[in-house]
Amino acid sequence: MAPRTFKNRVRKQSKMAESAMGEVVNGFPAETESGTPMPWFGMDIGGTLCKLVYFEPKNISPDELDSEVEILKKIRKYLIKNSSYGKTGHRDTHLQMDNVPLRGRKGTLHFIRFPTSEMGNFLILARSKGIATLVSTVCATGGGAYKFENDFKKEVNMKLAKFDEFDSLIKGMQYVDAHNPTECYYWAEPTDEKKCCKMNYDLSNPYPFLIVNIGSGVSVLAVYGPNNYKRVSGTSIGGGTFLGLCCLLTGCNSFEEAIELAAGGDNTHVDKLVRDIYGGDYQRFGLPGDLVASSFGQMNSRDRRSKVSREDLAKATLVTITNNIGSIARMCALQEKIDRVVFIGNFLRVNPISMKLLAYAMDYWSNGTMKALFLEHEGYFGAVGCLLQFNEHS
Ligand SMILES: Nc1ncnc2c1ncn2[C@@H]1O[C@H](COP(=O)(O)OP(=O)(O)OP(=O)(O)O)[C@@H](O)[C@H]1O
Ligand SMILES: CC(C)(CO)[C@@H](O)C(=O)NCCC(=O)O
Repeated sequence: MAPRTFKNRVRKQSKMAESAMGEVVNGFPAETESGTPMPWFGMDIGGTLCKLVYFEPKNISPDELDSEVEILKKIRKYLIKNSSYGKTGHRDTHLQMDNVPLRGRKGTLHFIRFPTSEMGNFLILARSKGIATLVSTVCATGGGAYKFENDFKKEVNMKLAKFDEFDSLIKGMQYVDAHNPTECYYWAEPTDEKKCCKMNYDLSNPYPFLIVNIGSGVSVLAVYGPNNYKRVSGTSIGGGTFLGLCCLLTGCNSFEEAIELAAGGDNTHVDKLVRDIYGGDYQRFGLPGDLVASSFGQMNSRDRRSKVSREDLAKATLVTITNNIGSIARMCALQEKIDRVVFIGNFLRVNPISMKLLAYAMDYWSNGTMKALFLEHEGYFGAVGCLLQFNEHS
């Protein structure tokens, strides 16, 4: 007989919980070889941010409550009661999705993020909550699912069920869009500050479309059907580049600060425009005078450098990175003969400047033939998608 240790008791409880509730009835995934599954978590561990999606089942019956492992109960309470965790963990309460179905249950999806650089502290916190005693498995995607696999095993006795980041991204997008009628939108009149507004877009018949995922780096995927896509391109000049350069140039210390600075700046003090070169438009090739001809092109002048503000530098950095991504997106869309481009990734978080720029650039340079689309849960699709795939994997 197994010794009566705490670990064995928890194991036994979780076994009892499973057999009492049954896989089909409650939708908990089957127990894996490694022990208890952490049933409702999906984690996307990226180069900058770790995204954690938690599904809270509705109407937990008294029997289920009784048989739920004490530690899981505590974790659930901790996550739901708080909207910030330590100094750097945040729950995006405005993105919460209520009454959505998952594996035969209805419940609430919660969206949590923290910097990947805090992974060590996250593991210490998870350990302090008793996770290591569960011998559990969690669904994970993103590069960190590979990079941190051994740390999860060593620090919290947790096995990672790994899923590909782009499979997860696409599955997550399809699921979230299907369950949130206002998920997809575009920017109408993106250059007119007064008239500009978000408009709902029906993405129920999406194929083919292009995904431009702007994370630390940028990946471009062409999606032809629910299980048919390819990664057509990518660039290392992405969200990480914006934040890195902005910190270097302005001394700012966070993404939020960088965006706030950019919102108060003027990139034309930093960039060289077509009119700085031509004195007006370059009519023959349709280049308007206010188009950026050379990003940061004024900064070779000592005099100009002495006059620019941190805000101007932040704005110029944002515009440079965004326009470059827009240009790559347009070329990919042209090459793949696709006219709808969905921009996602946390670079677009609290960042209407970039969204409007992308909306305008896609429309202008394609003569109105291409459309830039955006999704409310911009950075969370990988985490949702890997949570959805758990059954298939186990
Ligand atoms: N609070 C934040 N802290 C840091 N970066 C943020 C924050 N909010 C938005 N960002 C932006 O989002 C980017 C990261 O986006 P995202 O989480 O989609 O990518 P990732 O998964 O970390 O990267 P990759 O997919 O390349 O591994 C950052 O580079 C930054 O530009
Ligand atoms: C490495 C990944 C896929 C990690 O998500 C992403 O950061 C990326 O697509 N970077 C750009 C790599 C490239 O130059 O294609």
